[in-house]
Amino acid sequence: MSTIFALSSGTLPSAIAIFRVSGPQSLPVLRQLSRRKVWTPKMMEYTRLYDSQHKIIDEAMAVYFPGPKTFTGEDTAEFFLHGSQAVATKFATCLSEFENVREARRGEFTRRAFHNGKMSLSAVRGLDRLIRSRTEKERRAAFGQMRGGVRAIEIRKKLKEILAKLFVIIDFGEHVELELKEAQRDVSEILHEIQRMIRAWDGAERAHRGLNIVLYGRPNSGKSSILNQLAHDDVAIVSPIPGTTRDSLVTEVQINGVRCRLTDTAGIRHHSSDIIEQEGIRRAKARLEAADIIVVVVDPESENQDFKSILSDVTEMKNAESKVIIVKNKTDLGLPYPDTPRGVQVVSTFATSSHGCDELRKSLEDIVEDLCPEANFLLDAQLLRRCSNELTCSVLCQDAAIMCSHIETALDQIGELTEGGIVTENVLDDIFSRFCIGK
Ligand SMILES: Nc1nc2c(ncn2[C@@H]2O[C@H](COP(=O)(O)OP(=O)(O)OP(=O)(O)O)[C@@H](O)[C@H]2O)c(=O)[nH]1
Repeated sequence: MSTIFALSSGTLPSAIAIFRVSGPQSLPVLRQLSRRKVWTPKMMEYTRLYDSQHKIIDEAMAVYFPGPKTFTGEDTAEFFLHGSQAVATKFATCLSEFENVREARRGEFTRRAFHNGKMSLSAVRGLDRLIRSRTEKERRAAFGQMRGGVRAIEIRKKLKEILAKLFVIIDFGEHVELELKEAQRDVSEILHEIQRMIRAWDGAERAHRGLNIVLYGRPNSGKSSILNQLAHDDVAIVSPIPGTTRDSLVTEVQINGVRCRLTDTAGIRHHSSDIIEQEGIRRAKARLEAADIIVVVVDPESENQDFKSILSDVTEMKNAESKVIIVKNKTDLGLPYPDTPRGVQVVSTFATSSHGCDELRKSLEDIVEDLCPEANFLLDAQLLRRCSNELTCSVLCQDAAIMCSHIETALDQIGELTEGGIVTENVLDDIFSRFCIGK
């Protein structure tokens, strides 16, 4: 097994450059470079580092961690050098000169941790997420995923207990019907938890990709003014000339720690003869398909008929899970609005003065929370869905033996979540290639 090394800290120059070395050569490398025989495990110590010509490379701090209680499970050494490009290049060259020591590939440290049973696949995926997290929500979701593996182990244990009880019922059951009901109740509890986890996973996926919020409405209703209020910036041009926004304009805001792409679309007129305007309208409609939240802006000057056809665009184009809010803008004019449909959330604003915009922001926060709920435990929804189907079948069936067989299949799925199951090298390549070098 070769020993690997990498610069594990960020871009240079920086205050400190951290090199991580993992593998059987870690201690010999540390001894040779420092010209020191004795290294107390886990003790960070000051040392000079020398190249093979006995010339000094740098003054540094270094530490040795003996395996298997390390991140990779192998002997590991870490070097904290001055963070200049020249120092890092020289040090990397010196490390490469050792026999059986080479530069690590992307994610290779984590890959070794996985192969040495230090991390479950779910934890690896969580770590991948954590490294790439940009918002608070993404960071928390990543930890949820790392913890998810642990929760799966607990669920597995519970299911095994139920299975054991069922075997007893099959062999020695006296009040079979009653005992079966009890087992079904226990399975239902687990099933509910799994279904909550599936929703949480879907939400975390949404949070990870970011949400699309689309402002939609007739020209001059105040879409650009509302976008500017939500973005706290003059992103879009606001003017009294209808049709000012001719193409979709996207800006990014964070709502509840979720990155949201806020899109201002061209004002919708259903009888436009202007080719550019028609194209703008076509693009605006297309935006509805990918929207997670659609904010329909209506003002008192909107005709009832126009408003109805805007709402029917939304119903026709939106996907089943997207949410809709109607914003009655220009409340300052004190004029009546077209009728709004029942059951849809309505917020009133006076967008040129920011009046009502806090309320709109609060409504958006609630929707974002609903679409991306906070989750303590996250696990891959695909396997959870299969597991949930099996458990649903087991709850519905009246025969203890058939119930057992569904629970056993569910246990297999949970096993894949906890132990990684049959994971091909291709799958691993795909996961670890997303990691940075040095992780
Ligand atoms: N009185 C009043 N005027 C508003 C309000 N919101 C926006 N306006 C004005 O309405 C006009 C149109 O506003 P925009 O925000 O450009 O409207 P839009 O829907 O983006 O317009 P298009 O680009 O044509 O689609 C501008 O003159 C704004 O100053 C409001 O709440 N009250």
